[in-house]
Amino acid sequence: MALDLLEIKRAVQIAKEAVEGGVDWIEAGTPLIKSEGMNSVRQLKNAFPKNVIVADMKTVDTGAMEVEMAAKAGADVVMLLGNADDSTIVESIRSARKYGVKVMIDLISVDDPLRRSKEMESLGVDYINVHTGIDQQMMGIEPVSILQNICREVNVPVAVAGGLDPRSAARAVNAGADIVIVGGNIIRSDSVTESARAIRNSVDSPANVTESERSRDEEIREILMAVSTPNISDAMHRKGAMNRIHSCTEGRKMVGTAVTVRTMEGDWAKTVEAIDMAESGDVIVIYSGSIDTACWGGLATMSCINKGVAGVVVDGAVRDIDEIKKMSLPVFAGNNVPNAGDPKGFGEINSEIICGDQTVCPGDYIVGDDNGVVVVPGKRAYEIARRAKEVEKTEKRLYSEIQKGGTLSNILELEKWEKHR
Ligand SMILES: O=C(CO)[C@H](O)[C@H](O)COP(=O)(O)O
Repeated sequence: MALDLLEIKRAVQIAKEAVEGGVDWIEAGTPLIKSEGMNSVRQLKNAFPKNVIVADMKTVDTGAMEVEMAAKAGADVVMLLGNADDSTIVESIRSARKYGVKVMIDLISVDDPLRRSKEMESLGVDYINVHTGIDQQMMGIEPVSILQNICREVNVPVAVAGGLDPRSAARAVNAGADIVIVGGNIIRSDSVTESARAIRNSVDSPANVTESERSRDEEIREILMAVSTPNISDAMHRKGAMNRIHSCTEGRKMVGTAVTVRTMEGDWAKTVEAIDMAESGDVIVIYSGSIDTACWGGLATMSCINKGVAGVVVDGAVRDIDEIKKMSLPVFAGNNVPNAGDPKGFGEINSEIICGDQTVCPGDYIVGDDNGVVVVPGKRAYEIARRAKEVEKTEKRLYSEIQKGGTLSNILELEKWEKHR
């Protein structure tokens, strides 16, 4: 298990819970080492003298010195980057032999992982780690697909890391992995022990794990449905939230791809025509130009339900809110009023619009809940969904730590990390 955290106290606690769930190797992740130094490795070894401690140094130069530091702090395995020069790898191995530790090579961002694995084996490394980094995972890159060839071609034990969950961990073992390294799916879980156990079971009995095929769009929708709009906004560096738009149908979650409408004050023709252009799973996003005259109401809402539309967002006003609340469609708007305009026919459907001060293009993912509405650009939807999931996991873990009696600032050692102290 990889402890990619900033605080050593939390790392030790999480490691304890994970060991209970069956984890046997404990990795001081690079963020932990950067935040707490070699002391993090020392404290992990003190707390877990019987477990193998991996120091994920991600070394690219001065290998002998970094191996020595990690070894003297109590590491059993020291991780170097495969992109390091051969001279660094060779010196690191010499140092590792001197101090009685093993060297693992991380293939993250290596151009030709198979060729480099063979080179590493011939230089004498102890382990190879087929790894896709956390940022790469968010772009849809995963480690298991290249694993099988490497396991077939080299004789040193092969580890695998990169966003593994119980399913992909089982796939990795079936592909020949000897060591499975898991970070986020254990350490950010609200139940670390159970998550560790689920991984342990998959690793021990990979044949029992079933797979289901999903399209990228299905995967994006599933993740966006599971996370909150604040999670998504955090994942977008606090961007994406619509201003002034609120839920008119409290408790209803909405995820879908945008069909955009721009209309004019007092005109509801294009808003209603868009329903016929929309497909199942779309969200109709409307800029209406007025918060005093409704361009949307109960009849349009019912029509949407018949078409399988996922929801409606109106930068403007809606009416018939009492009827709308009785139906199942999530509706978000800036205002509720009794009066509507007429179907005049101005405006356009499926052009780029501004809604709630956010640019919305047809096909962007629109997510709404009781916090409001966020726009997720279509081209970055998978990455943002994955990052939002990571935000959600971190928050879940923090909720469980606060529940046990902590406070947010002492758990995160907030003062230490303030930008302007
Ligand atoms: O080395 C790392 C990041 O560079 C991580 O420790 C490794 O990727 C495992 O964590 P996760 O399962 O969250 O990907």
